[in-house]
Amino acid sequence: MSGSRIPLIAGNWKMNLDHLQATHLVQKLDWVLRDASHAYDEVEVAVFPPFTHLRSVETLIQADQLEIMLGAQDLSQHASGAHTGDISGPMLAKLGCEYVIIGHSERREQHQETDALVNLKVKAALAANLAPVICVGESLATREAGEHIAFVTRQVDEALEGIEASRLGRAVIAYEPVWAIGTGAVASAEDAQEVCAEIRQRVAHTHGQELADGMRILYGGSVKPASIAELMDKEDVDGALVGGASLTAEEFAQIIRFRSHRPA
Ligand SMILES: O=C(CO)COP(=O)(O)O
Repeated sequence: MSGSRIPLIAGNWKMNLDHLQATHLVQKLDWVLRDASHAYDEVEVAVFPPFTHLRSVETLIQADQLEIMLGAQDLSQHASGAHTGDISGPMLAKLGCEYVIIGHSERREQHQETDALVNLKVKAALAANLAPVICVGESLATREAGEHIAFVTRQVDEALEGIEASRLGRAVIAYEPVWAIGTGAVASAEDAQEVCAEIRQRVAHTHGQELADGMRILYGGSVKPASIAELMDKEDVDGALVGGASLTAEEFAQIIRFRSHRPA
């Protein structure tokens, strides 16, 4: 984490909770954070509920003036039309979403999403004024072959292909090694730093140093309260994309409050 970038702690709820549980979780998260006098301008908080809960969570955020940002877990590459079952960027923007996750490894694996599709979705997000949270990350086999840097930087290149730096000011990249997601096997802080630094260098090379210096690069994969402080100590890790641990208010709040529980 560098002083010039505001850390982002983002909770990807994946396909969990019903809409009542979702509103309850957001309320509870706000209570816990308020109790701890959390400064939202020092650490930004975002939640990514399933599509069906976005409206309920957004109403709660509006009504209670919560400083929690809202995002969706995916979007269509199209703005509208005959695409049964899909959800467009303009629909998400209208619901108050600021962010949208693109290219999560679960979508790449379970829905055969390619780098070319990820690129189209990034363009669709930007066209709808949503900040893309672009996920990249290698499999265990790729890491064991020592090819993780080449693999991840190629994913970044393809996601950002043909997009001007001036449009990417709010874009976020999340480094989520596939072998660390949902496995309990969090990457070491050194491994996370290595790849996040390489991603930043790559963005500097393709889109300029200014964009790269301001861009937030998150780590994701089995982040827990016990691992967050060490990760956040690293220069190029600007936050976390949290799955399982974002489903309980107390645990997620502890991750958000990483500054208060640094190991001695
Ligand atoms: O995929 C993730 C966030 O997008 C990480 O999930 P876990 O934190 O459950 O490993």
